[in-house]
Amino acid sequence: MNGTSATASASAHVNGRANGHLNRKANGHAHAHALGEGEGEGQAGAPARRKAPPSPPPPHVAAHDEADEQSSYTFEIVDEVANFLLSRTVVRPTVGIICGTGLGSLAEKLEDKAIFKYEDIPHFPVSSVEGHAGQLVFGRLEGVSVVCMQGRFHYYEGYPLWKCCMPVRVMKLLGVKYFIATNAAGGLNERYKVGDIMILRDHVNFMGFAGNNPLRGANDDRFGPRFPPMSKAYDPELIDVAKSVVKDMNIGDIVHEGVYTCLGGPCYETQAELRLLKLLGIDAVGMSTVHEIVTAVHCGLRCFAFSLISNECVTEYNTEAEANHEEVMDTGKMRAPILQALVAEFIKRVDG
Ligand SMILES: O=P(O)(O)O[C@@H]1C[C@H](O)[C@@H](CO)O1
Ligand SMILES: Nc1nc2[nH]cnc2c(=O)[nH]1
Repeated sequence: MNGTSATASASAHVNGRANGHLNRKANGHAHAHALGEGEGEGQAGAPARRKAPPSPPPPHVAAHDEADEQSSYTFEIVDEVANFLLSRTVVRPTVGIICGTGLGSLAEKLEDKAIFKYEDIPHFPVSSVEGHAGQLVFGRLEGVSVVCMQGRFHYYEGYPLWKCCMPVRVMKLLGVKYFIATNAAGGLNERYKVGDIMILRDHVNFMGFAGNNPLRGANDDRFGPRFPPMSKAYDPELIDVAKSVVKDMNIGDIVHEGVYTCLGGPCYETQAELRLLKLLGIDAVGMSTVHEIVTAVHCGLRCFAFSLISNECVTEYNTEAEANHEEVMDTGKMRAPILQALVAEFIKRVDG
């Protein structure tokens, strides 16, 4: 399963699909989105209605969900970000990791670290959530070159999904082959206990059901195809590697394989919502990962993900238990040593 070593130029890492015609802004191709209210010509000679320009969004928040705006993260911009990073570190990562809430300490284990605060990276969004340090850490883990996001971007922070996922494309252009997403999630499956680990076998893309997908908007074939399959989103071979590590670590009693879903957040779920999710076969619910995996699969990365079950999803009304972010972070800290060992050994077996 060895990956190939990275090369120095970001654009050398693309899928190799012949293209060059997809910079919509540059070549004047029509955008495929519908006109918004008040745009374009009015009916039957009536003057076009124009809306007053919206007030500017807060600095880190883009105007929402506009497929058109997605083109502000063109291939060239993502390439620029990757080259910015590659020119400032000698590490050529083959594994990219997103650390979930409370799981950022994994990055502290890296050797020969090069750390970039998100605010210092051109075009990068910034993290606003407690438990997400907001920096990109390059280094070596078990001799494997790795890049870790200590802090991810969530939809509930105000970012559209394509913006949340832009760092995944940066990883691709950095030369990453294997993508690992980790998250904290509420456990729906009754067999799961707080502190357990769920290897993602699959996901349900609820936000995608409604068309909210990071790939919405103009497709650039240099990243991946217009209609990517998702039937093997979680690489079966990588799942097997993880299971062999779990066996050798003798932690099979706390590790499960299951189905994750992402809801928009930031509120946790009502009991009725949780009962519905359970009925649909969801084992764990969170607020991330699904769109990152969609983006990673689209650009040809081999994906693996796990959830740390940070809280129990209580579906009864007569209970004092309520989900809260402190518990989520505390569970992460409590499980940090096992998770670090699991990831380190997994990486070694995948790309060591
Ligand atoms: O970033 P992840 O998905 O690990 O974080 C989860 C979802 C929310 O950000 C937070 C809620 O406590 O934990
Ligand atoms: N949606 C959701 N996200 C979480 N992240 C950590 N716990 C939870 C939870 O119970 N629900």
